[in-house]
Amino acid sequence: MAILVLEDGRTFHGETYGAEGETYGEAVFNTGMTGYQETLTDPSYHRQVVVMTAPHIGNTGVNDEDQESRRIWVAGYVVRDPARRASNWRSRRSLDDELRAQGVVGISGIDTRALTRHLRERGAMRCGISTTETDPDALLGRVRQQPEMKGADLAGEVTAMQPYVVPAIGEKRFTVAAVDLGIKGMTPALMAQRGIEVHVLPATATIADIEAVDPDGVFLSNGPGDPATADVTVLQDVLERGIPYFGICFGNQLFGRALGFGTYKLVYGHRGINQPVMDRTTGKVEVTAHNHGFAVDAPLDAATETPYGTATVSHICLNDDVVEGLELRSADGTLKAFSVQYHPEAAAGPHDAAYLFDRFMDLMGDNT
Ligand SMILES: NC(=O)CC[C@H](N)C(=O)O
Repeated sequence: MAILVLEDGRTFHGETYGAEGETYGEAVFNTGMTGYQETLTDPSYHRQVVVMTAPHIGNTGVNDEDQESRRIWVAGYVVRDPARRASNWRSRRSLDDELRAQGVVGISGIDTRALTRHLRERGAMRCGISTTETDPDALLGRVRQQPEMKGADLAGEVTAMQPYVVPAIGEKRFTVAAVDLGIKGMTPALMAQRGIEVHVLPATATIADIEAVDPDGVFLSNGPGDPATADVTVLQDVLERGIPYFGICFGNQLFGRALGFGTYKLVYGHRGINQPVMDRTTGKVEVTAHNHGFAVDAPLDAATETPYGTATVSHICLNDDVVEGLELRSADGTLKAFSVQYHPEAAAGPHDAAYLFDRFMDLMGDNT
């Protein structure tokens, strides 16, 4: 037996799934039909309780290849109908066992459609899951004492403490300093495939740490928490020096803030693997993977002059016109820096946006 209580008091009764105990986090929903292992191990989900809208979860078990980081980060996991047995040639253990082994409290057997509709209407909100508490009011009291996602500074809790290098595959073309704010493993992997030697640096990296690797480009990763809490002076130093810059998700929000834009919290966010985005620089529409609860507040149809160049919104989400990408050009129109709010590393997700890694190569001076 387990209960899930939302901060507005709505309560769901279900079964224990994963570890026993009690957990709290921001309740958010993910609409991906596949890729639960990548979702669970995405550090951007730190402090979030993830509700899967796909009703049947765990079918392919857990393998040793698809994790995006060293552990599961979600604070809690909500599914409707867990697979009774895992079946896949790569599967090593069941998802239930993996959640239990990593101490992740979950709940199954609840109406995830009703829960998702509630979150769509009322917005992402704090929640608690408990396998030990039987009184929803008592749990509700504790839920309301938890910190909100707005104002949460979390990158320091997920970043690598020590720098490390992901070597280029084949001939080395470029060196990139990648600041780990909660980086997913597929990002350096896709860079390495293109001949980039990736120096992954802790979130606390200074401009001196970045310059010490003599990078051809700088990258800021995805990551958990409210972008309004992060310090953007290091990124502003990067832009001032004219070092080519590429950012993903949190790295897009920080790029926005470095350029002088604000960020705000979306009502329920974008989390899934089939979100339509238009690249306004080419007019092409791509189907993309998302995981963001905040967004950049920038004018959609006007260029903005910044101390570093002219900034424009390069990508928008076709569902709701949310800013999905930014670019910075010099007075002669040359691209200097860019970022996207979504996930070209596509783990999980479609590969439509992989061209952005090639765009980064071009930005660093690739002429092939
Ligand atoms: N995946 C991410 O980088 C998420 C960025 C930020 N934490 C948000 O929720 O919007």
